[in-house]
Amino acid sequence: MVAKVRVARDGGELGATVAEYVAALSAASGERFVVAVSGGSMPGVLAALAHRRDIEFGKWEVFFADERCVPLDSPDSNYKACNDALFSKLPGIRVHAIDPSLEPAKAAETYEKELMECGGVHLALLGAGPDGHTASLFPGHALFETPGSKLVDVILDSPKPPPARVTLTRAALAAAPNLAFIATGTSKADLFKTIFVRQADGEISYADPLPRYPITTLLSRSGVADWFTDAAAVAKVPSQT
Ligand SMILES: O=C(O)[C@H](O)[C@@H](O)[C@H](O)[C@H](O)COP(=O)(O)O
Repeated sequence: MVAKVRVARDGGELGATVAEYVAALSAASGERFVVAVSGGSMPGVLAALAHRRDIEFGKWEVFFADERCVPLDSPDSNYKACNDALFSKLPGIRVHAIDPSLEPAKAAETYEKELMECGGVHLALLGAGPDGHTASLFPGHALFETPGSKLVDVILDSPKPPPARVTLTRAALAAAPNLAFIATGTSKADLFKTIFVRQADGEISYADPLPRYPITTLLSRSGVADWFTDAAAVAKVPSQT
């Protein structure tokens, strides 16, 4: 289990570093690049991609790692947040929104069919909640604790409101060749204190033993998780003893 942790000095550097990482993976992909993005603070970080005219957005198929079951024009919609911040500025990009007019379980079933038609996720860009959740996979919740083989599932009692959401599952995310967490700010410091250690050379790696959260269970297919964070979030990370 390897964490490759990059600590940005400010929001501008964070956006630029994430954009460089995504641009390289997009360039290395074939004729289709399937990306799963999250909501929360991520749309603001991904906005930096709008300046990357070198990226072939016409081959992108965008899915949401999780999406709230609300109208697409709702301020709670991850689709709206990401579309306002980035996708509306990128002609030709194909963004797969859930169909909020369907019952949540049916919306998840339909979304899974679309994801399977695109061949699964090439890059998962995930957030991290202070409780260690990611997408809508929460510690102690059945979707995380007793995962099945579905690629997309539904949660109706999300601890983080709104309660009804469609989410990619552990199976879908762990199948991705590339998986990155983008998580910054003081609200993550207490969590990061438990999952990371600072090596003698200053590098930050996973703690051993590693506490079990959704964010520490998910790795890319190659056993690596890329992390993009900032000084505030890693301020309490202890030095390796
Ligand atoms: O729909 C959602 O709520 C998000 O996808 C969620 O999983 C988010 O990524 C984390 O809660 C981190 O949110 P922040 O980055 O805003 O802390």
